[in-house]
Amino acid sequence: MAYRETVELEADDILEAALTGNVAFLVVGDPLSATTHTDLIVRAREFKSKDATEATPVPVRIIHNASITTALGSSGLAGYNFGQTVSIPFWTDGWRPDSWLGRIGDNLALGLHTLCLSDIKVREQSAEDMSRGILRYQPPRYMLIPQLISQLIAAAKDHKVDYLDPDRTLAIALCRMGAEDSATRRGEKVVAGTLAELLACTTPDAAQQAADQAEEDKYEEENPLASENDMEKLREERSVRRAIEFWGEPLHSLVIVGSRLHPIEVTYGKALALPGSRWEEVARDVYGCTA
Ligand SMILES: C[S@@+](CC[C@H](N)C(=O)[O-])C[C@H]1O[C@@H](n2cnc3c(N)ncnc32)[C@H](O)[C@@H]1O
Repeated sequence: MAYRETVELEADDILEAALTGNVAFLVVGDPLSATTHTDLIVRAREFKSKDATEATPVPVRIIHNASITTALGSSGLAGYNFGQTVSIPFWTDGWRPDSWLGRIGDNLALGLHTLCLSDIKVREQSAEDMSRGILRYQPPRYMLIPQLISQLIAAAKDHKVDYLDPDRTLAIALCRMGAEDSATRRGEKVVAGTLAELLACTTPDAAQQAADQAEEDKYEEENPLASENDMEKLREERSVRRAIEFWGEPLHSLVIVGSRLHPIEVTYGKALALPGSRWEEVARDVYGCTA
């Protein structure tokens, strides 16, 4: 398995091996879509072997693959009408990057849809471990639909922008695209609705909130030394569990619908919409498009 460090720090070893044999660099999706690996290709072209005095370019063949950037067609929205893609990074207590918000605004101003990709954290170290020089990796984390939507809404509120109103913005969740149902894992799931409706799919109701509180009380009773960090971890594990129950395992993406909507797209989206969704009403009243 080539981890990010392998590609970033040990690319020369990959290229050295490719000088004398066939080396395949396998990626998720398409090698040149969303995460582009052009850097490796440039290095291959300019490669100078350890003992060589001159560059000995390594030939590269690119084999394109299905990608989230084409699977988004399952939303029913025309690929022509998408603007800039954005990646939504995990926020922490002290770091809430949101430069993507302006790019969503630019797309919406032109009536264009936005593909929002979600953050993936694999083999990440905690700041604490790094400062102590301990090489230990955190468990992998994948941003799921509820957190992605919550961050969109929070950033829009922080910056007081006039777009991404949860009740007036249509969106389509694209989860596990291309995956088939199996005995242990749900296959792809495509769901349309307003941001508020999609978020509500995993928001606990009053009975669930009471059960959550009871679970926390019991945990504290059984673990009297539990810190606020432990409680946060418990809550996060629970929301991840809930998100996976509804949306399925990662990977998840979200499309924010722009105003360049065609009546056929509204009809297509209606078939993907949650039961009782205001999809058609919002398409008509806010987006000005009737099926
Ligand atoms: C950094 S991008 C890499 C994209 C990849 N090169 C491709 O062409 O699909 C990774 C993000 O793409 C999205 N993604 C990739 N595959 C997906 C899938 N099968 N279903 C839903 N989203 C997917 C997720 O948002 C994921 O976090």
